[in-house]
Amino acid sequence: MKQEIFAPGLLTGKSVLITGGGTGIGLAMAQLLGELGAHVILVARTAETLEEAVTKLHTEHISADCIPVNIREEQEVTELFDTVSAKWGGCDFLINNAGGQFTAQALNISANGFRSVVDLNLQGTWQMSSAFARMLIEKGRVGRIINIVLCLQSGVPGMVHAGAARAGVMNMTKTLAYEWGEHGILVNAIAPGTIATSGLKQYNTDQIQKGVSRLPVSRIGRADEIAMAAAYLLSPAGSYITGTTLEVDGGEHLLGASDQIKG
Ligand SMILES: CCCCC/C=C/C(=O)SCCNC(=O)CCNC(=O)[C@H](O)C(C)(C)COP(=O)(O)OP(=O)(O)OC[C@H]1O[C@@H](n2cnc3c(N)ncnc32)[C@H](O)[C@@H]1OP(=O)(O)O
Ligand SMILES: NC(=O)C1=CN([C@@H]2O[C@H](COP(=O)(O)OP(=O)(O)OC[C@H]3O[C@@H](n4cnc5c(N)ncnc54)[C@H](OP(=O)(O)O)[C@@H]3O)[C@@H](O)[C@H]2O)C=CC1
Repeated sequence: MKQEIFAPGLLTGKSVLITGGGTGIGLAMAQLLGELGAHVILVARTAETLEEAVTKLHTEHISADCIPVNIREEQEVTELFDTVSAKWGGCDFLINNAGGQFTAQALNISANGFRSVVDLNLQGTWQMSSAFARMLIEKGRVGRIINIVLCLQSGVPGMVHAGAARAGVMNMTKTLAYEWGEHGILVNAIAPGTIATSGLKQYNTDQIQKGVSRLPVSRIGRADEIAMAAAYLLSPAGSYITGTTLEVDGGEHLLGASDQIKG
């Protein structure tokens, strides 16, 4: 995508670490923020996918690097920020985008199944945020965090684990915004609706189409529409915004739980 909304060079001199940055929404954010001049550091588990993404970004003259990390592993997260500090002297922004779930009725989810989704979406986001903030504070730097969550509406049938985990992240967003404001760290979230990425492969296409046909903006969303929201929050225009969740969902948050996927 060639961006035409934001001023060229808007993020020159900034660096942004994006989890899940090698695919889908994460890669779209890397493309736009990189196009605006930021150095992007992509993080995910699969080294090959990350390397392909970096190669693609380089062909678009974007400054990009990658580090394979499982955000569920505390030691890997600690080592990630040691590397970021040693190699680049830190970074300005963190986007906690890595996440996901399987769909299942609540009664079919085991304790371990529930735990695995909470571990990825809530604990992983916490570990990344905590390590990022400690790095900034140690260096006397300011920064911003964006947490990518999920459109929660009144409940998320078929995704009780993900709904609970993301609600946790949304509340954590507020608390961290409050506690870390004095350190110059802004913390916000973006709640995407249904966005066309390869991540949707595991969902039933008919159910997706039925769901989006009910939206006030009755179409599936694009990854670059999430990227533009992130660019806004990370730009100087976002300097007085903290503790919020921005819904980028075609109005999905206005619908009720009964309109949702059932698992
Ligand atoms: C209308 C559509 C709206 C969609 C909106 C949202 C879209 C997106 O989020 S797009 C993102 C796409 N990516 C993903 O969702 C990621 C896919 N999921 C995963 O990566 C994994 O499932 C995981 C990270 C959530 C869990 O991984 P892992 O810890 O490796 O899991 P295990 O295979 O070891 O299983 C742990 C535990 O969970 C049980 N389990 C797994 N799948 C199911 C299932 N389909 N139903 C019920 N239970 C399941 C599994 O059996 C294990 O439990 P125990 O057997 O008790 O040990
Ligand atoms: N597409 C949609 O409609 C919606 C998506 N979202 C959320 O947006 C985010 C991006 O989703 P999307 O781009 O669509 O889907 P993707 O499946 O492309 O993105 C998920 C990314 O997370 C990475 N990831 C998963 N687990 C870990 C882990 N333990 N450590 C590090 N990285 C991990 C994956 O890479 P790897 O497997 O290599 O680790 C992958 O790059 C997710 O959090 C998703 O839940 C929210 C609402 C709607």
